[in-house]
Amino acid sequence: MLRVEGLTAGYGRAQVLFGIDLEVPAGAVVSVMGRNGVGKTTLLNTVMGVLPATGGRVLFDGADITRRGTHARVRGRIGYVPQGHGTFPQLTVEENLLVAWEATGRRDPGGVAAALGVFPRLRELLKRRAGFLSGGQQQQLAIARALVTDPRLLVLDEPTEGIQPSIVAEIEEAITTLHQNRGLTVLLVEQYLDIALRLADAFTVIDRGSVVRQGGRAELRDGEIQRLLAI
Ligand SMILES: Nc1ncnc2c1ncn2[C@@H]1O[C@H](COP(=O)(O)OP(=O)(O)OP(=O)(O)O)[C@@H](O)[C@H]1O
Repeated sequence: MLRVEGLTAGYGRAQVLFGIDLEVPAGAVVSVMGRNGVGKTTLLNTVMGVLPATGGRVLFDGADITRRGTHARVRGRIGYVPQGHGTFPQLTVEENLLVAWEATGRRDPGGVAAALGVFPRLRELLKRRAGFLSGGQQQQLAIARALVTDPRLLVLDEPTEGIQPSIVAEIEEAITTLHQNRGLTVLLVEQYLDIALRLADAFTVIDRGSVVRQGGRAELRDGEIQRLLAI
């Protein structure tokens, strides 16, 4: 479904990605892993067009989307949950969802209800400002916002970062449900091996902007991978 070929990107003269190749097959959960600062967020931002690629290609269902803007990618049904969730703190939960829905340009309001179906607890919080939610609730809202756009591919940057363990379990469960029951394809950055082991079918380990290992879930148990992820 998503194919990344020889992708390069960076900030000004500082190159961060040095030719990343990555494949996310339809229906799979693929985890991008690696130590802090190796370029995981830069990769997702380039996949989403938040950051321009300086070389290489991003293909979605075979179409070259490398030069498309982020909105076009979202309308093309790639949902994005950026690191630190990216919700609007001054807006209520409901407004956050409606803003995302309006951006899709669709008229049917079904997307909001469907997103709330995945995180029913958000229903009680619809009138609360997002800035007053707990970290876990904000992350749930961020994922719900992406779901409003009815994505086929969901791109998640460290959805469990800095969240208390009980909520981590809820977020993991939601990702599993979306994948298993709704057939959503997922590309996620996940730094923790135990979470990736539970969620991912396949993984890519990045080190200093290059892919150093790729494989299936079983290979994640390899000591070499654990060494690559150790700080
Ligand atoms: N806006 C920016 N301007 C300049 N350099 C940046 C910017 N954002 C990130 N970098 C640099 O790019 C490199 C990769 O950062 P990136 O955030 O992609 O890594 P990461 O693997 O996602 O790390 P983390 O797990 O800490 O989020 C780092 O050296 C970082 O300092």
